[in-house]
Amino acid sequence: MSQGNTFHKPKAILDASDVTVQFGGFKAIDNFSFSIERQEIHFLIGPNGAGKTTFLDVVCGKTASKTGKILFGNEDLTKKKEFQIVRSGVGRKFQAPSIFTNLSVADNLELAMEQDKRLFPLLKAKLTSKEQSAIKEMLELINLKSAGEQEAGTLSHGQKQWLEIGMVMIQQPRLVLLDEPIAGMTEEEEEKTGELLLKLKKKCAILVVEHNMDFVRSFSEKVTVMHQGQRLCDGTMEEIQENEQVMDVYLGRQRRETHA
Ligand SMILES: Nc1ncnc2c1ncn2[C@@H]1O[C@H](COP(=O)(O)OP(=O)(O)OP(=O)(O)O)[C@@H](O)[C@H]1O
Repeated sequence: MSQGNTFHKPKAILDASDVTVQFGGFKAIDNFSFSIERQEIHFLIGPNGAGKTTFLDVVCGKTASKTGKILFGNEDLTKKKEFQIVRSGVGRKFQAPSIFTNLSVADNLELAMEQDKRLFPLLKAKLTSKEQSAIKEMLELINLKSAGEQEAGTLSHGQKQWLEIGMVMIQQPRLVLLDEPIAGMTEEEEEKTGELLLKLKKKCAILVVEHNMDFVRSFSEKVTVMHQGQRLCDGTMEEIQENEQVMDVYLGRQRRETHA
């Protein structure tokens, strides 16, 4: 299906073109173009230092780009500040934990729902029934239905990651950025996370930076390979693992024999 460089551009929810990010004299991202559609899971893979996390940073406004545009609907995200980008509908789950370990799982979701976190203690008793059912639905979505009242600090590593995803999702983003979502998880948690991503896909677009190729392969979703800040190629995992350059810079030649 893929001809290599564009995926149904007309329906793209995010369309980044010619993005360059420079740190001193070093180009971490070099004229990179990328697009993602609504209700699509799109994996961004590539060797260490390829620029994947930097690209997520530039989409969410954490890092400034030197050139290029990142269109999200009609808005150019390169012109916006981090909080404006969140308000526009881009959610990001960082690798570093951001949950409040001494609060319950449900309270963490509630806190994430509030725009102004300083008001949390005042608002706590005043949840509308709509808000209450949003929290209930989210607990169910992230496999934590029976853990709502549990202290978040007592959750397993995988459950904490799902809670973090829930905290991003409860803000109803149109695009979610995930950096290595299954890092440190057990096999069972990995599998459940895969199922969770497929459920999230019905609600928004998901851009996932991932190193675990077996996990990426378990989806039949689009993959973009980055190398030295540039796009090397894109396609399905089946397609890109046959690409000579991808084998050379990332997957290695063994892959072809193992998965042919
Ligand atoms: N703030 C910074 N200042 C200087 N160089 C940086 C900065 N952030 C990233 N880099 C460099 O930019 C390059 C791209 O880094 P990035 O973290 O985006 O790569 P990555 O593809 O996410 O790698 P990994 O898979 O190892 O996480 C690397 O060479 C990195 O050292």
